[in-house]
Amino acid sequence: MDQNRTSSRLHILLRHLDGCLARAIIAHPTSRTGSPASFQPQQFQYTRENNVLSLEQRKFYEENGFLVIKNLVSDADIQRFRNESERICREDVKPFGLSVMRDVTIPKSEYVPSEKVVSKIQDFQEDEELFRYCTLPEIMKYVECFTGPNIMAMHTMLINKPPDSGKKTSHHPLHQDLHYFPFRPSNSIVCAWTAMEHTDRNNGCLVVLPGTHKGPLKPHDYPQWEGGVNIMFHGIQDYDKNNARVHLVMEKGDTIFFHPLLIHGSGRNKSQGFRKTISCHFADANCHYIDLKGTNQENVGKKMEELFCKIYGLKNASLKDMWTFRGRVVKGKRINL
Ligand SMILES: CCCCCCCCCC(=O)SCCNC(=O)CCNC(=O)[C@H](O)C(C)(C)COP(=O)(O)OP(=O)(O)OC[C@H]1O[C@@H](n2cnc3c(N)ncnc32)[C@H](O)[C@@H]1OP(=O)(O)O
Ligand SMILES: Nc1ncnc2c1ncn2[C@@H]1O[C@H](COP(=O)(O)OP(=O)(O)OP(=O)(O)O)[C@@H](O)[C@H]1O
Ligand SMILES: O=C(O)CCC(=O)C(=O)O
Ligand SMILES: [Fe+2]
Ligand SMILES: [Mg+2]
Repeated sequence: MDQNRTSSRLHILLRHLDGCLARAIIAHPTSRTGSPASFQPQQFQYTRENNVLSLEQRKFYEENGFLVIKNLVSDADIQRFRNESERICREDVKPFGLSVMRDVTIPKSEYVPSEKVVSKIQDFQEDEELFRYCTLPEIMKYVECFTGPNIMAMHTMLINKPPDSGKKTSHHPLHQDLHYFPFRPSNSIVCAWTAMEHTDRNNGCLVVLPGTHKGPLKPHDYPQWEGGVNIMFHGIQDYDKNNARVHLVMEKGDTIFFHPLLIHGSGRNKSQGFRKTISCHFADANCHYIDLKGTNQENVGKKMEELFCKIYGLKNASLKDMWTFRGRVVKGKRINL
């Protein structure tokens, strides 16, 4: 790992936590790039003009809130992510800031570092090998259609969805990722999620409710599941049961880009393998932090703040500190986030 960068990021974190840094962030309205409205008669609000998406692809995302690009990431790159994730699971390396989650059904007493007990690697922004994913030109090219040219990688995850133990805890309840994010506007945020192997209903593929990105951020809470629920796996209680549920069958390297309001989740992993996915949430660096007080995100914000303080042994870190620490610029310049 780059020692200079790590120490300078630690410095940034400490500066923030010290309260020395000015906390006022001015909310800039998102600037739309591209050609004048007369050139593009269609009204697009979820995508930007940059000659990457075809008209058909743009219309699809506007209408559905997601877009799948087949075979976008190479086998060679995926192999590298796989190798590095195995090193992390074995604790051969412990990248700064990274956390590892085990499934709620695995007691701590049975925890021995291995790929078999890790359900998720989170916040790999300081692991140069995994973070390469967020800087791949083929990923960034598409991301820019949603964020514009100043791009921040805000949240990174490598999901290692374990075979279900029989308690159904491998379900990921239906949710909107925006629930976890204290920044806006939502249309300037996008998730890239790449299948690291074939995924279908048998190993718990991604499930989406098309078009739900047009609705509001719904209240989330822990689902009432008998077998237990993983920490922070909040779900939406009152989604429209009539909304089509689409199971996305994907091959290794296929990548979905989706809107943070799109309702999605994943089913049980009924296979014997660990279903692997690498993902990142990107945002326009012009996005601004919002105050969660009085919103339906107030509780989750507090919980995340507490978790962050616990993990780093801090007393007064704010949610903004946490996201400032996580975020890393991948293109253009760092602005508000
Ligand atoms: C966050 C932004 C997300 C935005 C995008 C959408 C995300 C979608 C939903 C998510 O995945 S949210 C992210 C979930 N990740 C986290 O919340 C933070 C990363 N996780 C961690 O850092 C660790 O897994 C954690 C701090 C939760 C526990 O690590 P430890 O090494 O401290 O585990 P340990 O075995 O010592 O257990 C400490 C406590 O955590 C509990 N625990 C551990 N793993 C758990 C689990 N999987 N589910 C529920 N509880 C769990 C464990 O039972 C125990 O409870 P008690 O303190 O009451 O004894
Ligand atoms: N009855 C339900 N109530 C709420 N959410 C559900 C329900 N059934 C499934 N889901 C959610 O829908 C998504 C996809 O699950 P789905 O049931 O379609 O997958 P599955 O592969 O059929 O799994 P299983 O066979 O375990 O039901 C997940 O996010 C899951 O949590
Ligand atoms: O890959 C999955 O199972 C979905 C994970 C997900 O939606 C999330 O972590 O936010
Ligand atoms: Fe999600
Ligand atoms: Mg089902």
